[in-house]
Amino acid sequence: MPKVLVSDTIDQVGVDILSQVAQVDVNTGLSPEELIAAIPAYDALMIRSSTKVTQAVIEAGQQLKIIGRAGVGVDNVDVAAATRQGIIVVNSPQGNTIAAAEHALAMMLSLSRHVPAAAASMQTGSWDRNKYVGTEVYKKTLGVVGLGKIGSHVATAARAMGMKLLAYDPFISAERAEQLGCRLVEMDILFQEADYITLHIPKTPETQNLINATTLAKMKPTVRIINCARGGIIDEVALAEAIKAGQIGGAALDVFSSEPLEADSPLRALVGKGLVLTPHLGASTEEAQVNVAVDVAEQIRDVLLGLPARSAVNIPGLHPDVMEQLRPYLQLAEMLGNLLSQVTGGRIDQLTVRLQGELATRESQPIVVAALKGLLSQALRERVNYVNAAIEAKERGIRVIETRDEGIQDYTGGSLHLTAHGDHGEHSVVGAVVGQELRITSIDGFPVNVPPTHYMLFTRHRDMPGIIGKLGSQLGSFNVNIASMQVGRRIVRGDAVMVLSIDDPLPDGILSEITKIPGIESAYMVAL
Ligand SMILES: NC(=O)C1=CN([C@@H]2O[C@H](COP(=O)(O)OP(=O)(O)OC[C@H]3O[C@@H](n4cnc5c(N)ncnc54)[C@H](O)[C@@H]3O)[C@@H](O)[C@H]2O)C=CC1
Ligand SMILES: O=C(O)CCC(=O)C(=O)O
Repeated sequence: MPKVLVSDTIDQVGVDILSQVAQVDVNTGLSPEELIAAIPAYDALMIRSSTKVTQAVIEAGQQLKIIGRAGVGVDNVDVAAATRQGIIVVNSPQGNTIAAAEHALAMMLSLSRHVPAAAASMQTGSWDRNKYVGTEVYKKTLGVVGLGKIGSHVATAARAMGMKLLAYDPFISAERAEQLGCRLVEMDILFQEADYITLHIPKTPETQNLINATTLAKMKPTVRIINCARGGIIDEVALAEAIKAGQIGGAALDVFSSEPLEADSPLRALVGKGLVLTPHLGASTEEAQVNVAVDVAEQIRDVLLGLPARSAVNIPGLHPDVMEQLRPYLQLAEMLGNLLSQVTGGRIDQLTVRLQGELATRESQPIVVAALKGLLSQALRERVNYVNAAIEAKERGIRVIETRDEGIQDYTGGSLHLTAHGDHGEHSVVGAVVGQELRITSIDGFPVNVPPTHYMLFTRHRDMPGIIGKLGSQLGSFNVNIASMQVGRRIVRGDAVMVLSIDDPLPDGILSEITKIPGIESAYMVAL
């Protein structure tokens, strides 16, 4: 019988489901060393947010087939290490949506009516009705940062309370925002105009310290900020300073840069003085805990029985035979989708997927889904998977058009053409599988033939003498090593593209220097 380790507290219903097919050991509060020592005996691991599934844990788990996260965020799992080791990581993308949204609303109302401080004062025997006069949320402006599942529910409820809604989400269409009664605005406008700001975004390199001393300075002096998303999106030191200085009205935090929050954290001293804190309770409702436990335990059970998982964050949930045949094309589609989102930049409202040659005879739906997964991966990171990519795209107002042309035989196996239409016009990328290798064969209509690499630099320029040398020198002066370089042009001395594979990410400031080179119109880095 397979063995499952449950290392965080989950609802008993999850344990019962797992027990149908496995020996289940519930062992919470293990130290990292204890977990590494225990994990080799297990086929599956089920966790919430406390257990940190590091590379060391994964490498020790030589029998592990699946890691189940009873919740949304898999930032406590080294998904890349699990993927490398062929371990499926599953989550519950929606099981705690309502719980987290309701907690954010509870935090907003707690702030506006001083509920925690007033309740604590009652315990001390006081009866202070003047000190705790609050403000109404009715007719106030709520700025929702991140209009995904939780942000949308918060917006719907806040609208029903008579609030005016602003939203910032670079990956959502204005139509979707409008359906939710939100005015989609740039982030600075939201910061300047909102009376309340609520964060519902993943923690990514782009969102880390999004709320910092500079952005706080743009906000109203009465603004109240709610973070029930992830610690680290707010610079806690800057926030504490702003509250102490009376620069903002207050904040309510459920999540922290380091959890559990240190007992001597300076944030604790501000509780009751403009700050409301809860110990990561967003998902802690009876209903949500049942939802996520059932959702994830069922997936672990299914995978242990040899069936596909419905919400895998790192592998497609397809039949194994179809998977095997399509694997290189799924990788191609995902890579091209990711590339296209970075080439296009900003909001996309239409994706055209064109299968050409032999590829046009294959099952297209998984390829379209893979392209969408890649397209959305910049916005949603590990939250987008093969199961939810189409729904996520629809919710973001992205129209998908699929076309086929069996007649054109450009590459053995065929080629895949993706075209996106969005805020910054229309852009396209084309690729093929050559042997077993992925190739990018065209960008915005310019023919190239490059294998994708982790970091790539793209330029649009005039095809003219000296430009390649100048770019090479510029990169050299910033100590950037070029692994390979290719120019694509349609006519001699006309418009052209340059594609460079580089060993490391570009240092700050270099792109603006590159665009100062005469003849180079634009330059951007892509990370695949
Ligand atoms: N406190 C708690 O216990 C819980 C916290 N969470 C957290 O809540 C957050 C939101 O979760 P969901 O709504 O389920 O995710 P979601 O994936 O449905 O929505 C996230 C939204 O953020 C947007 N986004 C991504 N990068 C952005 C950026 N740089 N600026 C603005 N918007 C950006 C995406 O387009 C997407 O619409 C996640 O961080 C999740 O981990 C989720 C459940 C419980
Ligand atoms: O398991 C929990 O309570 C944390 C939930 C959470 O943060 C998430 O699902 O992303």
